Amino acid sequence: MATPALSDTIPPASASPTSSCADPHAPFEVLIDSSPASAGHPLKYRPLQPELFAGVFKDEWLAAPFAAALERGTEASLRALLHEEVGGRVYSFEMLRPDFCAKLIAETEHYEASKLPVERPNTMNNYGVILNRIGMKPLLDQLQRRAVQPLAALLFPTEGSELTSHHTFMVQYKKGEDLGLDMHHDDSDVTLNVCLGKEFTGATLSFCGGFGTEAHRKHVHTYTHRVGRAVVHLGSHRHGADDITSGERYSLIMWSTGAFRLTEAYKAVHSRNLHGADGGQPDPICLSYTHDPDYGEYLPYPPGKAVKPQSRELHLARFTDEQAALKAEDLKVRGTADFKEGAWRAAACKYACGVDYARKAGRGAKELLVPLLLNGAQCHLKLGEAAVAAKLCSEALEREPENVKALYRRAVARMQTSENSEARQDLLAAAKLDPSNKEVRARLSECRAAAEAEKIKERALFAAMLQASSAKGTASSVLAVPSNSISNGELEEQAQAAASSK
Ligand SMILES: O=C(O)CCC(=O)C(=O)O
Ligand SMILES: [Fe+2]
Repeated sequence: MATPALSDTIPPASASPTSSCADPHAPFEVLIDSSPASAGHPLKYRPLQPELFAGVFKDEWLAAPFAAALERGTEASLRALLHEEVGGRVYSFEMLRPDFCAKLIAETEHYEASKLPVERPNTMNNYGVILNRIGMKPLLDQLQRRAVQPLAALLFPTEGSELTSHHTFMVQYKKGEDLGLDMHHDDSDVTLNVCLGKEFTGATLSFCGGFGTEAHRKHVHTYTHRVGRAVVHLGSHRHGADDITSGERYSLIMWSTGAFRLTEAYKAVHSRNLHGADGGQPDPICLSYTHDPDYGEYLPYPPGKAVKPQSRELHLARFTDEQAALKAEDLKVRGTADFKEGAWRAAACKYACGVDYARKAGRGAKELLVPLLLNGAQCHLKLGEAAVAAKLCSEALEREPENVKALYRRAVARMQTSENSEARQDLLAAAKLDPSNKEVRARLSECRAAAEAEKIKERALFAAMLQASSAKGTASSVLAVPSNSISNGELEEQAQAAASSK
């Protein structure tokens, strides 16, 4: 079969050389499609390599066998170059010459150095640049038309027969910057990913299942990037960039879209929230902290990441009360296994997820809710997060005001934040409910000792304040304030004010 006819509907370039009809000796500049970065004002960029902006993708930039196969234009010649990474779904082949890869990297580095506005590829990348926006769209249109379209039509006839546009960008990973990219699927029908360099270790690309399929969180393959080599896959195929361990990796990514987007098949899958809707046991590598509402049920969230409450709600709504009760029970067991291994963060996440399910289950998981809250509190105490621990205990106490464990743990949390009088109240209440509880009694003496130490500190501060004030002759006015009406903080402030006004 000959390679299919190419679409003519690729939109025209958004950036164009400004020198084409002007002074031939003027420096070559391209207009940057800079919206919204420059509020619609056109910006000019003086490229390092003008040939990358002339809208002609030269054959000499392609790996020779690939250029020859495109020239022949037969299915057999293209297929002969492809390596099937995942049967019928992910393919790789030698695509670009390494010197051209280096050219592309050098141009984007030059662009970054120009200090013109840089638009990052998507919400998940903090580095890299959208190549379409810096004047390379004409070149990339040609690359799509000449190289990507024939492959897409051959490999993915349903999704890739008629590509009409693309979002093309460079991604960049390095220690101290983005290390990798969380599991996701692309906003594309067909994705091309070519490794450009430089030298690196790690930074593999892991593939799981297709979005909307039962197996979307089952690992199928981990691909190792090589400079000049491309990998092609459906945008809906879940994948993620594994962390780089040394060096720097750059890849050119082209997200192609086209007629498939308008089909009912596309809309049926992509209009629904299907993240995490697989029912089975996911492979940890396939979990996404950005997208999966049940991530915390399996792994601890990376620092600063958390589930969006709305997507968690949608996720919980999928379960009947009976199913939710079973989930709560299972998470309690798994959280306890983590706890026993000292994995406090993982355990805290599991207990918190268990609380969600127990709430959803209502009466069916009534006896689980308070233990889950208190186990979570214990994890946060271990993590030194006393305020969170106290909040969880308070929630437990709303349900069971006479729960000795809840009073005790809240007291421990409050002592950690120096709220000794509140802690004492909790401990006294606990001691009244369980007079023989040794832990409660021990903490009560600790609490008393802490209160005593506070008093001593308070007296010392007050004495210092008196000394400072009498030196200034204002002792009488300060003395008029009864000491028991001043909090420790206020005393400290007054002492400092008196000392600094010396
Ligand atoms: O870094 C890679 O190889 C993959 C990047 C990717 O999947 C993306 O940008 O959508
Ligand atoms: Fe991707």
